[in-house]
Amino acid sequence: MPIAMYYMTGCIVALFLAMVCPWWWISLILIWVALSLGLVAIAYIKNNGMIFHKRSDGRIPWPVRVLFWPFMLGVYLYNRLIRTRSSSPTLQEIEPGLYVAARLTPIDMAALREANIGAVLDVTAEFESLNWSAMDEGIKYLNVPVLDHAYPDFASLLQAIRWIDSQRRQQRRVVVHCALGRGRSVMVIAAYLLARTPGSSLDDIINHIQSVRRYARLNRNQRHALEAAANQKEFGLSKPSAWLIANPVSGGGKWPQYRGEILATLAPHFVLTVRETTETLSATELAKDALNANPDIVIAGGGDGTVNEVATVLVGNQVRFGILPLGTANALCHALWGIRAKLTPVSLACDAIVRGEAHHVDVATCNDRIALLIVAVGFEQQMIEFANRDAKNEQGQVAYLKGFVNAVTQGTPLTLTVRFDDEDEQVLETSSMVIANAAPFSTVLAQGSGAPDINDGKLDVTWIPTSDNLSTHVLSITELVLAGLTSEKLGGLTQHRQVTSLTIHHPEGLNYVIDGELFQDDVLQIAVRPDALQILSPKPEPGDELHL
Ligand SMILES: Nc1ncnc2c1ncn2[C@@H]1O[C@H](COP(=O)(O)OP(=O)(O)OP(=O)(O)O)[C@@H](O)[C@H]1O
Repeated sequence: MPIAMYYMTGCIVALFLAMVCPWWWISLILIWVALSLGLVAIAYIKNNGMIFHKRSDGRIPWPVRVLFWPFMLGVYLYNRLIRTRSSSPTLQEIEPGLYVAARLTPIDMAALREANIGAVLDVTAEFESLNWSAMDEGIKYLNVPVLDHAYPDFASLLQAIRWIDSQRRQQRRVVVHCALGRGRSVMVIAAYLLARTPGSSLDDIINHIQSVRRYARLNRNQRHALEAAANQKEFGLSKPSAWLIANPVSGGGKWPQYRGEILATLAPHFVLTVRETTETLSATELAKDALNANPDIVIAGGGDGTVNEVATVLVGNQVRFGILPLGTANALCHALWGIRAKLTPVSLACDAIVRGEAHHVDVATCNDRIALLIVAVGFEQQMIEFANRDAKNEQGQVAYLKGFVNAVTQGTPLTLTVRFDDEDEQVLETSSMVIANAAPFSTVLAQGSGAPDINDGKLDVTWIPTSDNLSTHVLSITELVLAGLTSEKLGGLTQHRQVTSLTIHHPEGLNYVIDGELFQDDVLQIAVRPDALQILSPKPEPGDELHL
């Protein structure tokens, strides 16, 4: 109210001077000043920052600028004066990735670039913002208009802190600025920190902000408004949204078994949408629905087949991908997280999802499909054909083992026409060829040069030349087992190449497998897509690099 009174007093004085002034044109200017100050006084009485009609791009329409020019000139000069006297830098980091700043001008661009700022929250009502959308800096912008020395209403405050939170969750560095970076911006940052750590003390938060920015302080109204907001039931940051797509038959029914534990762990951290696949509703269809809902995270719960179906939709999108290994073998998690993924798969996966830290990984494409792990013909395909759903339900991982023995003893050799990268075509006689983007130690047939690296931008091709002699095949497999253990090739019975693409052709068509699912085609065109997927990873631990 005192501020409204100052402006109203200014308005009345200007009006009085206009009346007594002998020169009509000076009287006209004084009436303009009076009108401008009078309207600002009313805006302060109503605590209405919308008076300047600042648009979503931070611009103020020119008729409004003309009407309020006397007021705006005043605040501009005041702002310049204080800033030339002040020793505070424009931009200061309150905590990693969160900055407070005074009004931003083109001179500040270098500092913003150096700090790698990705989002600007402008809480001024009276200043035009830099035109971020026209600047091609990729900076996200939000204006929550608040009058100087005033405070945002509850809804605007929630909007501001939730916007900061969503920008931070998207790994953007955020700057919150007002005119001098002392009051309004400090209030919004304090509200954000308070909401992020419920139960924390406002005094501690303000002290912390002041330890970075000496002149930061809330006036009495701002403090009361913040305390009142913090006491409201709805005050808080919105939880990130997550879609969980679960396959109820994977791993012989692990989802029904673990559902309670998983939901109890994830529900406090996410707004969860849970969908289950059916015989006719695939994980791919559900992942498309998920993507339309624009969630922060999409989680696949199932075996490698389910994980692959969901990943197919997410590849190339910015959404982060969580994996709950609820299948029979769970080879991808084994490859990514090592032996830990075998010991405590569900709790490890939940930990990774709650942590929210994602790493980019390569994927392979095979014709129009995605492979996270392998594309394979020969032994691996024959093994998967043997280990069908019934066998896996009955015997678990033993079904794969039996299938493997079956393939090695009874498998039919293949004559393949293969082109590695841009080389000439060659004909290869082989009993097994595996093209691996990633594969754990247990995927023995992919270990031509040790475990393939999911981040190297390469595909590892391992093949076993045909032999009539079973013992030669057994020795070849032993060679691969040893290579998987030592990352060194110890014999010359198997072949290995690293490529970025290859084409495989078979005149009668090929039965092949992608990540544990069977397919058939005449030609396979396989290539690597580096860094195409963001997978949530658990906290690294010593020994992870062994990947056993
Ligand atoms: N509700 C369902 N009923 C029957 N089959 C389903 C259902 N939902 C998905 N499927 C099928 O499940 C297969 C994928 O299973 P997934 O690979 O996830 O589990 P798994 O085979 O037990 O595990 P792993 O690949 O680790 O051995 C797909 O072929 C898919 O069509």
